[in-house]
Amino acid sequence: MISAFTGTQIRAAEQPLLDAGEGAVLMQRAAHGLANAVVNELRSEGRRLYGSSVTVLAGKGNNGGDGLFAAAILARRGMRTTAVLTAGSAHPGALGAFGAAGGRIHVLDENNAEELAVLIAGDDVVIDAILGTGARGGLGGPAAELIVALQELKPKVVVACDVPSGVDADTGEVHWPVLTARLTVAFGAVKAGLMADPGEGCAGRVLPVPIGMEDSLPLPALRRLSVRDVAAVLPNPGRRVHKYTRGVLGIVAGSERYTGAAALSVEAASVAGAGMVRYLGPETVARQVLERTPEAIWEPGEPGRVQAWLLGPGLNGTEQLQRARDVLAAASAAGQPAVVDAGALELLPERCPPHWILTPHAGELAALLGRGEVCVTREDVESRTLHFVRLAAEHTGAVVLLKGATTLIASPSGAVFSQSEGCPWMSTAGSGDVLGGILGALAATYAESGMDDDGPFAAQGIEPAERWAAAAAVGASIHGMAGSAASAGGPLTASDIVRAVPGVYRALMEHRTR
Ligand SMILES: NC(=O)C1=CN([C@@H]2O[C@H](COP(=O)(O)OP(=O)(O)OC[C@H]3O[C@@H](n4cnc5c(N)ncnc54)[C@H](O)[C@@H]3O)[C@@H](O)[C@H]2O)[C@H](O)CC1
Ligand SMILES: [K+]
Repeated sequence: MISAFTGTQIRAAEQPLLDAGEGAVLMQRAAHGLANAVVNELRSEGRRLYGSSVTVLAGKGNNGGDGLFAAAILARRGMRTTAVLTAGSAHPGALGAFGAAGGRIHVLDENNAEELAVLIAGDDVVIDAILGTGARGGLGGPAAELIVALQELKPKVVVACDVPSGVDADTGEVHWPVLTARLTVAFGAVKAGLMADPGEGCAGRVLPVPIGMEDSLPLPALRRLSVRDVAAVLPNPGRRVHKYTRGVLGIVAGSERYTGAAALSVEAASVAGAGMVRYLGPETVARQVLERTPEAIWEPGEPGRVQAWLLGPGLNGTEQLQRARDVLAAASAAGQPAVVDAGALELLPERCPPHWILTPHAGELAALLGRGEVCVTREDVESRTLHFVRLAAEHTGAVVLLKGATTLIASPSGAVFSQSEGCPWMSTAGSGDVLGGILGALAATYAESGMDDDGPFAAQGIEPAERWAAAAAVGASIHGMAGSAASAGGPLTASDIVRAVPGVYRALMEHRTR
């Protein structure tokens, strides 16, 4: 599990060490971690250190200090080093060390941003050490001009010091312009803003470097399940199970207009481990569903017993909407888990049970919040994903899974998970229906066995109030892995994602026996 903390939490954890006069030691550890990361980045490209060039963009605070000390280390190891001081002044000790190591210094001013950008862009590495956790807002003036010009010139390798300057370490909000990094070296721990969009999109790979305050960190603001975690909690049928104890999922999806959504979600649920899938919908749709998944059962009337529900993909027309309404009321009364997507999001009661999983995209999340009279647009949600997903979980009382390049899952208890296994090719029609199917299958399986104190989530130390959010994170992770496997770098259809799901399960099961 990767734990991420807000910049504020990390600064608080550092404070006792700073009070004890350990600040300089922490900075040296940070600088060595950053310098080593630059060396490894160059070596991974088969580059020699000696004679390679690096420029550090250094702000006036400790972030700039880390960058300058790191550049001094690199200069002593034979790199050609330049520093651009973006705020006129810089951390005195670090600037002294950098000068003593033979680095060249330029001071950014009103007139030289473009000229400096051209000078720097050809370097082998650019270190962005302008703003760290002490930032308020983003870059302005000549520093912003420099970044805009540099971004256009596409520098070879950008390494961000702690956070890309302009990314809010607490929230992942981005104050443009930001220099997109290939690698972010995060001191002490990963910052929450590096695991939430749009911040994650600017950070590249994130490498945490311990600097000695890690034992003082509080509960994380955000967690990401690793492959190992997902493998450990994956449902694994024992010898004595049968289809009913494996978990039966009821699906209300599709309509005359959107038959594909029903077909995809039923098939995805079937291959993602549900013991049985019962489909509720019009006969014409059911025919197509069964053609694709003959294992599913069509329920024209009162459905047989189910353990969980998936409602919403492709829902349209009064008949299907009424069915979904009835099922939601019955699920609520029976205490059954439900995955609620797309068209069914509009049918939700004001407060939902904590084991319902809502799966909006940014536009649907904005609409959901609008019902609680929080007036926001899709763009607002996209620019503050962590904030709004938390707010939606708080307002609805349900687990809220916000779809995106990074999927955020907020529990009404306050816990947040972030998964990012997917790839951009997955933003294709039907991809969300497949996610719904996978989540539904997991909900049915975990409803039967999985949430108890002797279940797999408890064994991973996941608290009872966070387990349904963790289950949704498992689904997001499997969906992302299946999509990335199906894509292999190229385009794909939602059906390809479905076909890749069993392979992902097999690989995870293998992981478990290792
Ligand atoms: N605390 C430590 O000893 C350690 C910190 N580490 C690194 O330090 C930064 C945090 O450093 P801090 O000096 O608190 O803040 P910043 O370097 O982020 O710089 C803020 C600096 O710039 C000014 N400022 C704030 N916002 C803006 C803005 N939008 N535009 C221009 N200038 C701005 C502000 O007034 C400050 O003077 C942390 O990220 C680590 O990199 C190490 O980890 C070692 C231990
Ligand atoms: K930075």
